Amino acid sequence: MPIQFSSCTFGYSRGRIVIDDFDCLFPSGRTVFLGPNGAGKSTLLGLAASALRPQSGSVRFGRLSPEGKRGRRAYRRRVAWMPQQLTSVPGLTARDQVAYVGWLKGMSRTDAWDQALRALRQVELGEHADERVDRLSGGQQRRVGVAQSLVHGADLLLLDEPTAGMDPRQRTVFHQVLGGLPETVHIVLSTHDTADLESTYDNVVVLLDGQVRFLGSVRDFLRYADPSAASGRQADSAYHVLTEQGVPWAS
Ligand SMILES: Nc1ncnc2c1ncn2[C@@H]1O[C@H](COP(=O)(O)OP(=O)(O)OP(=O)(O)O)[C@@H](O)[C@H]1O
Repeated sequence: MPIQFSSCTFGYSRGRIVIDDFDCLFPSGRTVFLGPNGAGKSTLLGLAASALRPQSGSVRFGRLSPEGKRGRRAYRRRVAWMPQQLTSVPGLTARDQVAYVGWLKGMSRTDAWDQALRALRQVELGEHADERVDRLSGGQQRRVGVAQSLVHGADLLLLDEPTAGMDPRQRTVFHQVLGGLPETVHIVLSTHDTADLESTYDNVVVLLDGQVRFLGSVRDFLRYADPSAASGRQADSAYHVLTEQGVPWAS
């Protein structure tokens, strides 16, 4: 069930196009989405989530298209999106907020309430379930965001820098949560953190100036690393070679 962008064009304001005639088939499985600040990763994730609408072209997830009211509702039930900027509803507890997202995604109130606690426990926030989100730390709020994307059993998780601000233990927990999801759940996760690439992801997409600079398996990505790169630094090195040295990508 890959994501397909077809001739997508998008700009936040008239006259300034960020994504121009973009064609790309994001692979199935677990994909890490890399690229420098401003490359367009959040914009593409927002388009894939149907939170943004292309000015022309289309986005599909498998057979699903977010066109029309019914199409969008069905699409959003299958697709979870964790944006970079999380908004919390003032006064809501973590459990209220996660359950609310579940309900918006079509779950019954009871299901949403039960599954909210399960999702919060997955990210080790069970003990904070009844605390107000706006009183949690920044890293804990990111984990509430992760719980929101896990609550309704989506087939596709679009996660925009989910580990930003998490402490090392919580990053490990987060990777374990991803690792524990069924293989039928597809993930596209944008990050600037290239640690754990091999153990966590199947594929890498590198974006540069709104264009795909690399798309392929983690193993093929690591082939771009400088042979002299220290062990554990290969992913950093491959990223550097692809984004800064202009080495051509043989797709
Ligand atoms: N809400 C917005 N209004 C206007 N321009 C925006 C908005 N959001 C992003 N942009 C512009 O769109 C371009 C792509 O930004 P985007 O956030 O998609 O990049 P990114 O790759 O996710 O960057 P980062 O790694 O910093 O999160 C940038 O030039 C940015 O200034």
